[in-house]
Amino acid sequence: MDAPWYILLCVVPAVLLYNWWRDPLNRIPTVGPSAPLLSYIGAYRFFVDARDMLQEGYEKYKGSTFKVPMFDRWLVVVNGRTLIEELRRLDDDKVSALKGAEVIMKTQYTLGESDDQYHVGIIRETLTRSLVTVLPDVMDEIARAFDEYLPMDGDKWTEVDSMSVMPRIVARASNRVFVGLPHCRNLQYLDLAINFTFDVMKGTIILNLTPAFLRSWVARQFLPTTKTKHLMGEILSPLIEERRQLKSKNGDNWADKPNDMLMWLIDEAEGNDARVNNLVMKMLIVNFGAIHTSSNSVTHALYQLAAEPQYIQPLREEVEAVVASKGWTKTALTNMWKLDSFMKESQRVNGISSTSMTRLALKDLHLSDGTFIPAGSVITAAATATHSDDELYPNAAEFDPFRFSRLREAGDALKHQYISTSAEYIVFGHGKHACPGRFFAANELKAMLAYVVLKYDVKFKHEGVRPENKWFAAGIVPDPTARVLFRRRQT
Ligand code: HEM
Repeated sequence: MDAPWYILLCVVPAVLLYNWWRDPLNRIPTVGPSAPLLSYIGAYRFFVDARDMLQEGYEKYKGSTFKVPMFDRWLVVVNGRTLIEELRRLDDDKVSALKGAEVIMKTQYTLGESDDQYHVGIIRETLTRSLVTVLPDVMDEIARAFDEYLPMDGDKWTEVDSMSVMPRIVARASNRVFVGLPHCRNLQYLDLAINFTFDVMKGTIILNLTPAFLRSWVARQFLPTTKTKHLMGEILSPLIEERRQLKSKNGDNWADKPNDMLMWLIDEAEGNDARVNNLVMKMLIVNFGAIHTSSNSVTHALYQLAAEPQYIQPLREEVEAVVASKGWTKTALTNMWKLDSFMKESQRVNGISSTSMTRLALKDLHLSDGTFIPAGSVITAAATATHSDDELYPNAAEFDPFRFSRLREAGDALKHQYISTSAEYIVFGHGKHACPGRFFAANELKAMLAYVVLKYDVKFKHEGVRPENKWFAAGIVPDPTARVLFRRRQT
């Protein structure tokens, strides 16, 4: 071998080792190998076995900080009440939720996210404030969608592929308040809204394999999200134009003015955000945030119910009693404590992600456990491991559906609601950036589950066995191959 090759073979590892040794992240304990190149083995392990790695880190470094490798960076994981509260309290000039999503999911390309997150305020405030008025429509859509997508054959048990059906019901119910009738039943619109999440995921994988300098070009040429945006534009642009004309003719309020997300976005958007293309993108972004998060969550709960059908009766009794006195209203849903507890407990034991509160550090950070996190690092909180901790949840491994309603009856009525977040319950995140759609989601999903217990019996073919959840890196989904058996409720 020529001399330059020997030099290269010595210099490259030496530089890698020197940089690794100097990297401040090196001081944070690692789960898996941390040495240069070997960390790729750890990154592969994280992709296929995130559950064990995060659990190992949680147990070894309890109440402290550890890191796990991903293919392109380290993920710094905090755990324990004190550090999760510290992460929650960090101001937006120190850590960014938006930039965290950009780094992990390349959302600047896949979602075309702008810094103006005005839709977050609309979801948190306008949508939540409108729940009393919009929920009857959402419930009407849920009933129609169930009847349409789950046609029952007499009293026979029918196999249902919940992972395909639930997104359709959620998409219809949610879009009844996002865009209204008739679009919320338009099949092409629904397909685009549902599949957009898969487009984003495909785009994320493609862009994570693309060198940074080529990403913008690759995004324009190859990302499926570009085509979806175009097709969604063909459906929504005429509607946006029509509503704008009505608005300029009639002023800000006119009889029959739609009370939905699209109208709220049109009313609020300014400057660049008001361009039709950007409004279309915002509608896709809202659907992205809403559909699969909600449909996976309700499917988790449905699997729990089908595996343990003995819980159908107490839920039925509660739903029937409350609806008899309050009707199908928001107040009724608020009064269904057992149902609320069932959903919250299902999210605790299943969840849709094993991490939560992901942020990009914009400045160097010093945590109270002595950890130094350099600017540019991605920080997250261990969600599944926190939710599985026996010290926080006695018999944490057990699905105890009325765990939270008992706690509420014992005195803490607000703290243990499905929508309440805390350092011990981070299914919806925690703090300023906690999911703004959770008030809507909780009502919608409870209405769906209430409809199921009132109208159907459910079980699995292998009675009492809940199919194992599937993990994709940090993401958790209900088993897509499982089939729930439904039959019309036997009175
Ligand atoms: C059961 C269903 C849902 C779950 C489990 C869920 C979960 C989450 C989580 C974990 C976060 C990140 C919180 C953090 O970083 O601290 C989040 C953020 C967000 N969610 Fe949800 N979500 C759900 C439904 C919805 C719905 C229905 C909408 C829209 C109507 C929505 C819109 C958003 C938005 C816009 C954000 C970003 C908030 C921000 O950056 O300030 N989500 N959600």
